[in-house]
Amino acid sequence: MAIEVENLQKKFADREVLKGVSFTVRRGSITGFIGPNGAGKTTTIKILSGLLKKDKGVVKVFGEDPWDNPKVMEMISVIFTNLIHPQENTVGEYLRDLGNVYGKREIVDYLISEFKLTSQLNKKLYQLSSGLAQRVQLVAALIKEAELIIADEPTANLDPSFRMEFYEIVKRLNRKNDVTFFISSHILSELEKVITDVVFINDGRISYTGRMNQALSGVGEEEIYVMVNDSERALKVLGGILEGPYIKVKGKLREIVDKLDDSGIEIISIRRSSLDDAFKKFSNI
Ligand SMILES: Nc1ncnc2c1ncn2[C@@H]1O[C@H](COP(=O)(O)OP(=O)(O)OP(=O)(O)O)[C@@H](O)[C@H]1O
Repeated sequence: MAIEVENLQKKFADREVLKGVSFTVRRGSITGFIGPNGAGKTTTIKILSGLLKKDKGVVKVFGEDPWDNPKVMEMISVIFTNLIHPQENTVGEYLRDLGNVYGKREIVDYLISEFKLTSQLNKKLYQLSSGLAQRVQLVAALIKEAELIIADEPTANLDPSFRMEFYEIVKRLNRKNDVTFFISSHILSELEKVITDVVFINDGRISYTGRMNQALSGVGEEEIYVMVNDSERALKVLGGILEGPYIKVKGKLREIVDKLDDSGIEIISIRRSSLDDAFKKFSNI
């Protein structure tokens, strides 16, 4: 396992924020960490990153507690929404220094151009907009070639094209280099395209943990989104409502496909209930 957490507890003053959190993250997985605002995601991630001390419980990252064994952090990169320590270094100095430390100079130049940072190299880190700072952190994490990347809302400040780029890189690193990811994000529509596993946290407790498919199949009567060659007729056959190019309808996938087939309506694309529905279920919304 890349991460093992057992009965993790944390209080701030008298406020219990983590109330006995238990979950694991498989090596080689891309695990989404999902929950409403204030559920305890950032607190958990800070403890996993050795930045915050737990009160009680067991926390293991590659078998070691990151608070007691900071050396384990050499195998890990952590990405937060904002740079934690604004620095006087320029973007170029910072990234090239990292490249030298990790012996990865070629990758540095490739990533700088991939993330379109070439024109930003002379800016100081503290001068960066939050979107740019996030891109620099991503590149820094990728230079380190960590075995595990823990990311707290890594795409929150990125525009859609860089968000897509980020998730493409996540998929590539996961498949080719076997990098494990533990990613919290509120942009579920993007997360659901890449994650293999999911951990839902709600009010300091884990409400679901398991494979992505199982999380989606447990949402009760499914919401199906179907795009067809004749929406008007399909609406008459299926009921449901039009949402953009899709018809959204509740029911069983097999029955919906059969009904459309019987009426000679061609299916262009069909998808099942999204992570949003699972989020609502596991957050008691
Ligand atoms: N240093 C702190 N001192 C006191 N309370 C804190 C501290 N850090 C976090 N909290 C509280 O702990 C709770 C959990 O916060 P946390 O940031 O872990 O949630 P989150 O799930 O990451 O939320 P979000 O999705 O909004 O980022 C919140 O109510 C927050 O106000």
